[in-house]
Amino acid sequence: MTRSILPLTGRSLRAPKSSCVFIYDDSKAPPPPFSAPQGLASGFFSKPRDFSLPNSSWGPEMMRLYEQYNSQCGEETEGGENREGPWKRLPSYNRFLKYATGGVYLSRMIHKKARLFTRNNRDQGATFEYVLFFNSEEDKCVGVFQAGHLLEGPPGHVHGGAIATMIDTVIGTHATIACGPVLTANLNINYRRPIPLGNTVLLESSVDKKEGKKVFVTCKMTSSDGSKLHTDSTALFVSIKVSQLLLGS
Ligand SMILES: CCCCC/C=C\C/C=C\C/C=C\C/C=C\CCCC(=O)SCCNC(=O)CCNC(=O)[C@H](O)C(C)(C)COP(=O)(O)OP(=O)(O)OC[C@H]1O[C@@H](n2cnc3c(N)ncnc32)[C@H](O)[C@@H]1OP(=O)(O)O
Repeated sequence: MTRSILPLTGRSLRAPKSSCVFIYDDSKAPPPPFSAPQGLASGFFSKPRDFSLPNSSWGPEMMRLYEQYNSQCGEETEGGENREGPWKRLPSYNRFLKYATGGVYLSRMIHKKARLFTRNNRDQGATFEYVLFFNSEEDKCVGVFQAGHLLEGPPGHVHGGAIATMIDTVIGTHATIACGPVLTANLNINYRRPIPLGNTVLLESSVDKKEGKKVFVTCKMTSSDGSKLHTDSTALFVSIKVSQLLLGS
C-alpha cells in the first residue's frame, strides 16, 4: 500500500495559481511512511538525492555500522528477485513539501527555499551525517550519526540541541512508522556523557506504548561500540492530520 499524493490546485492552499500543490491524503489508511517522501521528491526532481547513502566524509565507524545494518537489509537482486532481510534502510531527502501554508501565507521564495533542518547543508560531513534503519519484526529503529564540525556546543563537543535533533529524528521516524503523521509533544533527554565532534554514535529507539492519539517512545544513544551511554530519552508523539498542519486549522 502506498500513501496517495494528491495534486491540488493552488486555491485550496493559497499557493500561486500556476503552481501544483502536493499534499498527503489523510482519508486513506496510513501506509508505510517512507514511500511518501520518495514519491513526493520524485514529483519535483528527476533524481532526488538520497542523503542516507555513504559519502566521502563518512569515517570508518560510520561505514562499519552502515555496513553492519545494510548487509542485513532486504534488497532486489540483479536478477530482479527480492532478497529477504530483517532490516530496511530508510531513504532520506532534503524536503517533503513544496507548498505549506501553516496558517500564514508564506512567500513563494520561502516555500522554494524550505529544506529539512538536518539535510540543509551542502558541505558533506559538516553537520548531520546519518542513516536510519528499521526492523519491522522487532519493531526497532536505529540511527547511525556522525557529528560534523559545525555542530559544536561545548568546546570540541556536540551541541545539546544537535543531539536533541538527532534523537527527535530517530524517534519521530519510529513514531511515524508506528502511527502515521505525528508531532513531538514532549521530549525528555538525560545527557550522560558529551560526544566529541567527529564521533559516530548509535541511536536505538523502541515504542513503549500507544494510547489513542498518543505514542510513547524511548531512545538511547551510545558510542559506536556500545560501551558508553551518551543519552537516554523518552518522548511523547501525538498523531495529527497533515492536512490540518498545512491548512493551519
Ligand atoms: C510533520 C508531519 C509530516 C508527515 C510526513 C510523513 C511522513 C514523513 C516520514 C517521516 C518523518 C520522519 C521523521 C520526522 C523527523 C523528525 C521529527 C521532527 C518532529 C518535530 O519537530 S515536531 C515539531 C515540534 N512540535 C510541535 O510543534 C508540536 C506543537 N504542539 C501541537 O501541535 C499540539 O499540542 C499537539 C499536536 C502535540 C497535540 O495537540 P492535539 O490538539 O492534537 O491533541 P490534544 O491537545 O488533544 O492532546 C492529545 C493527548 O495528548 C496529551 N498531550 C498533548 N501534549 C502533551 C504534552 N506536551 N505533554 C503531555 N501530554 C500531552 C493530551 O493530554 C491528550 O491526552 P489524553 O488523550 O489522554 O487526554
